Amino acid sequence: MACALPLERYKSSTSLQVAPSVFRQVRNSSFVSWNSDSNKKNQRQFFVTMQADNRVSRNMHTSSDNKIPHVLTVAGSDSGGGAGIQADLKACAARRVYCSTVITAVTAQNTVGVQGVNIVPEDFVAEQLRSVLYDMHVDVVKTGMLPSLNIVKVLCRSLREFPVKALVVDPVMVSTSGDVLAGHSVLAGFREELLPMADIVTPNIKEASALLNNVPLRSVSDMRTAAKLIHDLGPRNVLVKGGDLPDSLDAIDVFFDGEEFYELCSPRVNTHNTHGTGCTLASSIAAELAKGSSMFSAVKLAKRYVETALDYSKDLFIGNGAQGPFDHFLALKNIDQCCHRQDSFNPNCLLLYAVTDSSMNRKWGRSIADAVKAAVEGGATIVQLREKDAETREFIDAAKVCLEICRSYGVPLLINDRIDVALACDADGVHVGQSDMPAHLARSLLGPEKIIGVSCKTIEQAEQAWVDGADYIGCGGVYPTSTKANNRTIGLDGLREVCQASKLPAVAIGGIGLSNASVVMESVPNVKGVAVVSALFDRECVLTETRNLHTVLSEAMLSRK
Ligand SMILES: Cc1ncc(COP(=O)(O)OP(=O)(O)O)c(N)n1
Ligand SMILES: Cc1nc(C(=O)O)sc1CCOP(=O)(O)O
Ligand SMILES: [Mg+2]
Repeated sequence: MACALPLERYKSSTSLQVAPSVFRQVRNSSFVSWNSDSNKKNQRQFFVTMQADNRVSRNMHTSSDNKIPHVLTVAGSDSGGGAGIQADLKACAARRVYCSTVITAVTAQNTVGVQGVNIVPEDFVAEQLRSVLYDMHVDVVKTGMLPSLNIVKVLCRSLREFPVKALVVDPVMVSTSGDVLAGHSVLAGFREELLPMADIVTPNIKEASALLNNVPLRSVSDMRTAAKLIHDLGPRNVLVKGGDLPDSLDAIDVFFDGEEFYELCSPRVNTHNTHGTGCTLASSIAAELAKGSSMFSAVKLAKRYVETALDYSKDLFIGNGAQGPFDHFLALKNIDQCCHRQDSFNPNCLLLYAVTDSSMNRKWGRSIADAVKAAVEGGATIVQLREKDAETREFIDAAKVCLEICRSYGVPLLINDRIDVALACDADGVHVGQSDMPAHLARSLLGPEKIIGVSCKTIEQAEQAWVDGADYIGCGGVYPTSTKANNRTIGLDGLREVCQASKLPAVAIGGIGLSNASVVMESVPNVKGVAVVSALFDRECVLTETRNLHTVLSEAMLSRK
C-alpha cells in the first residue's frame, strides 16, 4: 500500500484526518510497491479507500485552497547549476511560482561540456511523477531533457492520468556545448505522443531541424516554414528560437499559433553567459502560464525576462568554459562590493554623519561629488545625499559617482527620502522622515541588508522605527537650524529623553557644529554621533571643516571611555 501524503502534512493540517498510527504504517510501506505496475491497482484502491474512510481527498488540499501557481519541471540535473532542473528552479523562483521537479537524468556537466550522463530508470521517473501529481496541484508541466523513448512514454501516460492546465515542451536534444542529451529514438516519442499534447513547443534551430528530419534552417523564412510544419505535428503553439541563426545582429524568434506568425525581435546580447537560456525561457513561459497569462503574453514576458538576465549577467565569470551560466536573480554582479561592505550596520559609523545640501553646493560652486569627496577625505564616517531639488536622473547619476567615492573610503552612502534613487544606484541605504515612505515599506523594498534611518522627535516614533526594522534614528532638532524650514527644536533634553528610550542607536541633528558638538556628545552619553549640514557644506573648505569636526568628535569619544 502507498500514500503520497507526508507526515508533516498530517501534523500541520487540520483538514486531513488520518490517524497517526494508520499514517505511520502507510508511510513505512509506501513507495515500495509503487515501482510495479501490478501494484498500481492496489495503490489506487488504497487511495480511494483512504479518501472514503478519512475524508482525505486530493481536491481538499490541492485545487481549492492552494492558489500558489505551480510548475512541475520534468528534466535533467546539471551539476554546473546553469541549465536543466537547476535553471528551471531558479527561473520559477525568480518569476515567483512554486516549482516541483521530476529528474530524468543526472549529468556531470560544467561550462566546458557534459562529462557524463546517468539516465534515471523510467520506473523511477514514473514514481517521481506519481509522487508529485498525486499530492500536489500542478498548473503547468514543463519538460526539458527526456533522454529515452520510454521516459517520454511514461510522461505522456502520467499526463493523461493527471491532466494539467498547460504543457510546455522544450525539446532538448543537444547541450549548449554540443553534447547529445537525447538520442534520435526520442524523436518518434516527441512526434507521435508528446507534441500532440503540448500547448507550446520551443525548439531552437537545431532542434527544429531534428524534429523535421534534419531539414536545414538558414533564415527567418525557413524558421516560419519549420514552425508551420512542427505545428502540423500537433502542438497548439510553436516558438522557433533563432538565437543560433548565423549572420543576424538581432535575435529573432518565430512564434506561430496555428493562424498567425509573429517575429519576436530583440537586440542580441553580446555575452558568453548563455548556458541554460532555453531551459530558463521554457520555464519562464510555464511560470507565466501558471500565473494565468495568455500564451502570447507568457512568451513575451519570458523573453523579456531572459534578455534582462542575459544583459545583466554579461560580465559574470563563472567557470572556465566557453558558455557560462547567467544570474536568474540579477543579484550576483555587485557581490564583490556587497562583500566588502560591512555585512551588518555598524552604529559607530554615525560618529560624523555628513548630510549634503544642493543649495549650499550651488552657492559655493561645487558639485555633489566634490562636496562628498572632501567630506570623506576629511573624516566623515557616513554620508547622506539630501538633494531636495535635484532632477531624478541628475540625482541618480550624481549618486553613482558619490557611491564610488564613498566605497573607495569604506564609508556608507545613504539617500535622503528617495527610495527609488537608492534602488537605482544600489546605495547603502536611505534616510526617511515621519512624512516620507514608512520605514517598514522601505525595508520591504530595499531588503534586509540596506541601512535605514528614521527621523524621530518622540519616544513613540523611536519605538515605531524599531518595530519597522530601521537601523538607527536621527534625533533633533537639537538646536534651531535654518537648513530645514519649520523644524521643531527638541533641545538637549528632548534628545536625551528619546535616546535613552530608543532601542536603536541615535545620531543627533540640527544646528550642530564645531562649537557645540562636544556638548552634545557629553550631555547625551548614548548618542552615537552628530549629523551635520551647514557646519560642513555652507563653508568655504569642506575638507578643513570636516577634519576639525572629526577631531572634536574623536576627543569627545575618548573622554567617554
Ligand atoms: C540623520 C538625519 N536625521 C534627520 C533627518 C531629517 O529627515 P526628514 O525629517 O525626513 O527631513 P528631510 O531631511 O527630508 O528634510 C535627516 N535628513 N537625516
Ligand atoms: C535635515 C534636518 N533634519 C532635522 C531634524 O530635526 O530632523 S534638522 C535638519 C537640518 C540640519 O542642518 P544643520 O546641520 O545645517 O542645522
Ligand atoms: Mg525626509
